[in-house]
Amino acid sequence: MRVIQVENYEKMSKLAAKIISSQIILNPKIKIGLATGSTPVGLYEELIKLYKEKEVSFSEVLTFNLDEYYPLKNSHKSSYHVFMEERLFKHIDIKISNTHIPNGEAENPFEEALRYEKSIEAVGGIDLQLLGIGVNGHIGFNEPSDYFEKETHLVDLSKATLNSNAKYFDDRNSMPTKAISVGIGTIMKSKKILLLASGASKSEIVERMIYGKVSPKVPASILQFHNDIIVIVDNEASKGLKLHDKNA
Ligand SMILES: O=P(O)(O)OC[C@H]1O[C@](O)(CO)[C@@H](O)[C@@H]1O
Repeated sequence: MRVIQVENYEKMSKLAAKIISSQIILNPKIKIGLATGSTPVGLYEELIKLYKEKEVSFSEVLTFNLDEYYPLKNSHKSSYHVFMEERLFKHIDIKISNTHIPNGEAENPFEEALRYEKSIEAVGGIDLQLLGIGVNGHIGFNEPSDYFEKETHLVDLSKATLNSNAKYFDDRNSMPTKAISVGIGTIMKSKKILLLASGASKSEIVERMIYGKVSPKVPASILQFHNDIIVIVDNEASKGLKLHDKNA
């Protein structure tokens, strides 16, 4: 695991955009796993800038998002479909047919999870997986559990996640309590992983992810076993790591 510490959110976003765009330049048909939430917003803005400056083109890139709330209309303003369209896709030259997000309005979520998993398998898996991390250690929507879920599945969102993400919904009571998420096994099969963490609220979980015991109680801890992962943390999110260094 390579950990890069940068000063702030802006520097994290710029560095992540450089890494992703250089991977696209090396392999224009790259398959990228995308994340949502507040963490990658700045990165997507930087990628849009690089596209507008003609530094990178997304015309042949394939994307697979990690997750979507269930049940939720894809057109709902808090859906990850709308998030991706507004924050990235509509500003770049990606073909919408090359973008994939679990279908929050599928009739049968189990069939949808299977279909989504197969669509990732069909293209040979993910080359570069972008991740954020939840305050409870979730990656995608893989919540703390007694075991690691391998494939795309239906998740019961934890209280911690519902509390953190309630701000994205006008009415807490109408917020879905489930989601369809790519599994830990599928994430671990990605050839490269780039995880971003910013802000003081992430410092404790970042420390546990990097130095803690590998356990499904902290899903991100499994990333210690991935052989090609870069973690970019800003000063605030790396406070726990500094303490650890002093103790070492
Ligand atoms: O970036 P945030 O908003 O802190 O969310 C953390 C994680 O939780 C999710 O929103 C749930 O999948 C991820 O997309 C994100 O990486």
